[in-house]
Amino acid sequence: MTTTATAFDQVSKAYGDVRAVDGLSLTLYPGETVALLGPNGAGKSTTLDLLLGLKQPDSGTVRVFGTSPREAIVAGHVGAMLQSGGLMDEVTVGELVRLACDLHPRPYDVSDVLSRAGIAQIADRRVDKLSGGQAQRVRFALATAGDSGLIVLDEPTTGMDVTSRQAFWATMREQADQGRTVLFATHYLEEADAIADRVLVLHRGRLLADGTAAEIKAKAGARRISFDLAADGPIDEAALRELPFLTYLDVAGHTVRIQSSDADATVHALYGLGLYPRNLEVAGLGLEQAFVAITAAEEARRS
Ligand SMILES: Nc1ncnc2c1ncn2[C@@H]1O[C@H](COP(=O)(O)OP(=O)(O)OP(=O)(O)O)[C@@H](O)[C@H]1O
Repeated sequence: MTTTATAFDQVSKAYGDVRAVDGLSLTLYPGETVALLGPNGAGKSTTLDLLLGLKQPDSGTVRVFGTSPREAIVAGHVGAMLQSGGLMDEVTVGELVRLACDLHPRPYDVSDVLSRAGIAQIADRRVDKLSGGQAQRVRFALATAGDSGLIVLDEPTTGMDVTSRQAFWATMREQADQGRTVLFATHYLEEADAIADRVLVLHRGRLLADGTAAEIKAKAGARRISFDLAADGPIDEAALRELPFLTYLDVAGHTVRIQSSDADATVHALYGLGLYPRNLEVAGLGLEQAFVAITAAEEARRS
């Protein structure tokens, strides 16, 4: 019995000149909830396609529970929800979910799958008559039709309303608590922050960061500083811009927002300017700002 859900070893995949995945090595373990982040074109979908055996690597190997992706899928070890996955047209939601259960080696009960995905009430509706969010829930049902050790989700909550999202993530959390690995690509960084216990940042096919959301935020290094200045006239932005370690400045009325790579030194210098900041707050970056800082730094390094 392998203790590895997925292992990428030096995997590369190019489309012509574009290196969509570039020497990626990565191991995922049972019970992890893993968010895959990256700007547009970073290689997220290609990574998931390689993991699902929908694309073959140019070099390197991908293993899923110790076997090839295809073998793992045939054995029912992988449930997947893809962005592009078209749904069969002339069937009802219930028929489609029943088919997915019939095809799975270790299926769940059809009515359980329908109710867990919140689509029991629309089981008789034709699949081509669904709203975007309903279709997304049907894809979710298909990905969880049976007992699979790895669940792969590409932008799963796109089009879902807030309630559906919350229900969706509660179900995914249950799956991970039962020892399954949940890997999801997303552009919603607040979801990654709230849900994932491991965050991967992909950039031009390479892994830029791999850790907990807290570790990724710490890696970005910067801090947010905000304060108010009681000034009679306009605030001297030029003087603020000279503060040491400043990476971002925004002045709105008498409120100043700064990002700094050394908050202590920046605040010290602020007092040195003879300014008296009020309501001073220093906080870490959110995951979204950390993500932007990390990917921007990499772009700058490469140019
Ligand atoms: N079939 C293809 N033919 C040519 N180039 C492709 C193909 N599929 C992807 N690419 C390119 O490979 C790179 C990675 O694409 P991929 O779809 O994996 O990124 P992504 O991170 O999922 O992007 P997004 O967030 O926009 O969905 C991009 O530059 C893309 O244009």
